[in-house]
Amino acid sequence: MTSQPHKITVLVPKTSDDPNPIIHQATVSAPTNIACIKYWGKANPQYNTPINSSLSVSLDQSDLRAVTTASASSSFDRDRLWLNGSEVLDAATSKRFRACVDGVRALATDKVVVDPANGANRVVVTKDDWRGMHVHIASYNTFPTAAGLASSAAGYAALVAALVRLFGAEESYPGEFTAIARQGSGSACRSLYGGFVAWRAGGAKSDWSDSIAEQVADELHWEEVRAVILVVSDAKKETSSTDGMSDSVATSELLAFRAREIVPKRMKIIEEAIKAKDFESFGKVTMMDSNQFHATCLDTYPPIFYMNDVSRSVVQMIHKYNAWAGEIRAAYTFDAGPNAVLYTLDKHVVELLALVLKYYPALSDDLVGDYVSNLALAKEALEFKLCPSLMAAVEKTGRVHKHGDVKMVYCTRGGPGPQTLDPCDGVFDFKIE
Ligand SMILES: Nc1ncnc2c1ncn2[C@@H]1O[C@H](COP(=O)(O)OP(=O)(O)OP(=O)(O)O)[C@@H](O)[C@H]1O
Ligand SMILES: C[C@@](O)(CCOP(=O)(O)OP(=O)(O)O)CC(=O)O
Repeated sequence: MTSQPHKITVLVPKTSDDPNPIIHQATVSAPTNIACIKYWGKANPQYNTPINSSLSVSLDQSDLRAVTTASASSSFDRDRLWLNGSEVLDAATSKRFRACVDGVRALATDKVVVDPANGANRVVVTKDDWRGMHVHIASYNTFPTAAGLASSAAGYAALVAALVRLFGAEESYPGEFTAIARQGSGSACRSLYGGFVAWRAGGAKSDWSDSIAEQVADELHWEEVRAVILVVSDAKKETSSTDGMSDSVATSELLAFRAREIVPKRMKIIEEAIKAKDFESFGKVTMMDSNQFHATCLDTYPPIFYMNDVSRSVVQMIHKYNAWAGEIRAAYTFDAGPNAVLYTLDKHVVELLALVLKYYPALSDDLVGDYVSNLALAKEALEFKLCPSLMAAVEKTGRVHKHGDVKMVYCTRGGPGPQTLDPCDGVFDFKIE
């Protein structure tokens, strides 16, 4: 993880009071997560809490990650944020950014270093000193931002995790950091852990401190699970999740019914499926919940359309595939956009990718390396002989071998939560002058 495509150069002024300003820094990466049971609808927009619990898989960070450096210094004159190389000018006053910075800083501890002269511990910054410092934050995503690939989840999780490292913050109750991250973006609370993560809706406590994420199983528990992501569009979506869910809460009676009656049952089913490594049950409830989330979007007035014709053709293909196999081998899910995430098991991933490359091919087989994130797997898939009866079933839906509907394919898997990176992976290049 050494490439820094968005290195930010910042000039820090020397003053007569402070000729050698000290800049404290921490850099982390954080994963995206893709929900199997969807969060859609806020119970309390002020605290950014949900009307129902949700559950997701945190994805491996090799391809998809947010990398964030958080820095603090008494020589900074204001809080600043850079995203993907450009400064976000009004960021420091945004409610989401402030909730994360102020929330983590309130949990800061003293920074202690070992004095090389005598080996004794020395406090270099007291927890109160941190309050007098401004922060500079720089972050970039290794995948399209705001395109329905959970960039806000990875981004705010990386922000909170970097601030936790910077300030040496400590939780006063388990899950407190996730309660802070959810105020950045709801789904971000789930990216603070690896593997399978539930966000418990909470609401029994008046300050919503029980609306936190919790790891259901780590990334090693069910290592066989794979995620194949079909990027149908990497354009910024028309209706943001925040606006979309606000309209849904205001107008969809189906959404209220779903949150009250359906999701609690589905949370139980999926948690049991994960514990028992039961893909049949995991896959079915994942597909049904994606369908119901998009049904609530259609039930919103005016309706919201996130899936498109390509998304729907993927749904049909997956149902034909599972029917042909006589079992659930792949499960689709769609967030607030047309991109498909297909969960499967390692024993079926080549077959599934072969199916994807047959009906959503690269421009040419020679260019498959630019099209699929895992070249070795793509080559295996190109060699794989699909069963004629499976192809006949898919083609009955009207699907043909057609390039262009999918822009790129990520082949990935579950992975760990935020990782602390080496200082040389930092996103800043500070020049003191
Ligand atoms: N690395 C990051 N650091 C800080 N903030 C980020 C980062 N990446 C994205 N964001 C914030 O998240 C916003 C995008 O969130 P949005 O919910 O619109 O898209 P998304 O998360 O990609 O899609 P979805 O939530 O539907 O999967 C950006 O405009 C920015 O404010
Ligand atoms: C469809 C979803 O991806 C919605 C994600 O919504 P956000 O977490 O982006 O919303 P805000 O809390 O308003 O920032 C489903 C999910 O991830 O559970």
